[in-house]
Amino acid sequence: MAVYTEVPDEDLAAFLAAYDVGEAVSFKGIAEGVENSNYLLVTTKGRFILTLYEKRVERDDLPFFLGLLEHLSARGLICPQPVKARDGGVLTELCGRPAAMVTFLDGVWVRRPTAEHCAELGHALAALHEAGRGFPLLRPNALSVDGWLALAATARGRSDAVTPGLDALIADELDHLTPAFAALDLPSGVIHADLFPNNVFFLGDRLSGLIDFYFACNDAYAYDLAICLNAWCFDPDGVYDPAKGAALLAAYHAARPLSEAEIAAFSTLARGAAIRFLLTRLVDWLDTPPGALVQKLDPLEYLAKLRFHQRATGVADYGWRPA
Ligand SMILES: Nc1ncnc2c1ncn2[C@@H]1O[C@H](COP(=O)(O)OP(=O)(O)O)[C@@H](O)[C@H]1O
Ligand SMILES: N[C@@H](CCOP(=O)(O)O)C(=O)O
Repeated sequence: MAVYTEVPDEDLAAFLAAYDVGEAVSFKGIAEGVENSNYLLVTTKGRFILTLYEKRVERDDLPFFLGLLEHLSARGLICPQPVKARDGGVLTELCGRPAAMVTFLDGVWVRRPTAEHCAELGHALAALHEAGRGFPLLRPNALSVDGWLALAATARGRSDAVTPGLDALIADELDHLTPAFAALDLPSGVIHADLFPNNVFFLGDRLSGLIDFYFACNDAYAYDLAICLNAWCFDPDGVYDPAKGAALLAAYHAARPLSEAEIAAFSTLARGAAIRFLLTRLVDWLDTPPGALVQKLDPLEYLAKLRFHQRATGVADYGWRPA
């Protein structure tokens, strides 16, 4: 459960007084997510998500995240919208943390995505990339190569306790990826950068909305697609499912055609996407205190994905042949 900061009743009342959202009817911590403290707030006027920003979210990045939600909503993407306080602001402070309220989206996330869900995702990801065009703020990806190197330094000397040889494997992979990523010159813009199944809502079989834009940044569009492939197209036992991968890639390509350079770089991007989540999970695994009220995610899931991509030679290995 990710509720790092408890909100006392009197703080909630003072917070709500600044908004025109009615009286609180219920207020409950949400037992999902790992990054921030999230509460479901039901008022006499509607349902909202109240988020207190914690560990990896920098206060200075919040105008990017919240402004992006407004930009995307205005262009027809279904995502939460920041709720304005009476003074017009969307960002405030609560219990010593930066905090904001966004609209509640209906839908549920799918625990076992099928190829059809992956196709829906491919369309939605391309739509997100198109809708992000023209967003005036910039946020470089803090979890690209320099961020990976910093995380690896934090874990160095400790990761072999998770599995023998992990320290050396990470060092070798970063030696490979650092020049490979520096050489990339791919179409870029606003990416979500964490579009895992828990951040994509469905109503029935239809995708109904996207949430959790708190890793969004400017980076290569195809890198975002590689993050999705890692998160959606491996079975729970860690085996890659080419039908899901092909459905995702084909649906994305139909909506935003991938260039030859993006296709050629795909396995490199997928390796980068794998080491990124391997490293954040590894550092969380090593540094989360015992008893913390948060579910620790398995770094070794991403080690297996990385090994799969290290063997790939082209998109055909992902089950897809562009027409
Ligand atoms: N706008 C929203 N509408 C409905 N539910 C939401 C919304 N935002 C978050 N949630 C719920 O809160 C959970 C955690 O949110 P998330 O943004 O993924 O947290 P974190 O960034 O801490 O990982 C989601 O899985 C979902 O159940
Ligand atoms: N998707 C990341 C963890 C971040 O989780 P979220 O709840 O913010 O989506 C991972 O799986 O490592």
